[in-house]
Amino acid sequence: MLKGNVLAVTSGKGGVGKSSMSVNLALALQELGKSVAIIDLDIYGFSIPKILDIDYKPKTFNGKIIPVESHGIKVMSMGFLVKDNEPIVWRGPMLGKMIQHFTEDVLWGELDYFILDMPPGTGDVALDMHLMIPESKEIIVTTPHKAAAFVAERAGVMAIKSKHEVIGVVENMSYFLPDGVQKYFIFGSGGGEVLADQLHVDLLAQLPIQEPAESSETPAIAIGGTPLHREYMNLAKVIDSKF
Ligand SMILES: Nc1ncnc2c1ncn2[C@@H]1O[C@H](COP(=O)(O)OP(=O)(O)OP(=O)(O)O)[C@@H](O)[C@H]1O
Repeated sequence: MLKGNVLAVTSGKGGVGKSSMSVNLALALQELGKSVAIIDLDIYGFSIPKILDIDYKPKTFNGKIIPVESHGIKVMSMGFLVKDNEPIVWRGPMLGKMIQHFTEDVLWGELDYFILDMPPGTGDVALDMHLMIPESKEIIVTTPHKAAAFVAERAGVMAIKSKHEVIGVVENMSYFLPDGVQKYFIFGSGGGEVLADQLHVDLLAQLPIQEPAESSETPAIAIGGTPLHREYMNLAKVIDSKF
């Protein structure tokens, strides 16, 4: 269905940075010369259009959707289909149809990477994605607190049970690095390592906390030259080597 490598950014836990990671990873892969799309499968809680500051809708051609392009990344999101910020009030079967719509009715073309920004948890979308996109590989995102890893693990177990390869764990918001030297582990430590051990995969990266660049239209995007940007570039190289 999708012509390219598919990487799902998942977690059993919400708010750990899946959407920010999907965008920053897409940009980092692009910096490596790869062509990349993001499919925002967080149907109820879409945030990719906001992170990329996209405020226009996709056009159509012969009944198919032309993906929106921002920062050189092709994007499809539920956010393009709703009016203003209206909530999505749907039951499970509708969610599966939307995954099908986003994968089959969009003119993606052939790309190096499709990044799937998954909703938190192991609900309908995760279940449908595993059934409909069997070729997808996954990274599991957690924060450093061990309690977060405990919740995040469920997404990893779901992936393994449905025979999807878990490439590894990424620990986000691992430390604060105000002067570029001294690390402050303000959200605890060890969660990523514990989770990687439990899933028998590698801990691929530990990403620092970055203060949002409030002056920017896209404050969640890592600025070039910062420790967060460097970590994303390393992560992109590691992920690229796993496909
Ligand atoms: N490394 C980081 N440093 C600082 N803030 C971060 C970092 N990563 C993510 N955030 C912030 O944390 C918040 C949650 O991030 P994000 O929306 O990406 O998480 P999510 O896992 O996709 O959430 P949800 O489960 O609701 O889909 C956002 O405000 C984001 O800007």
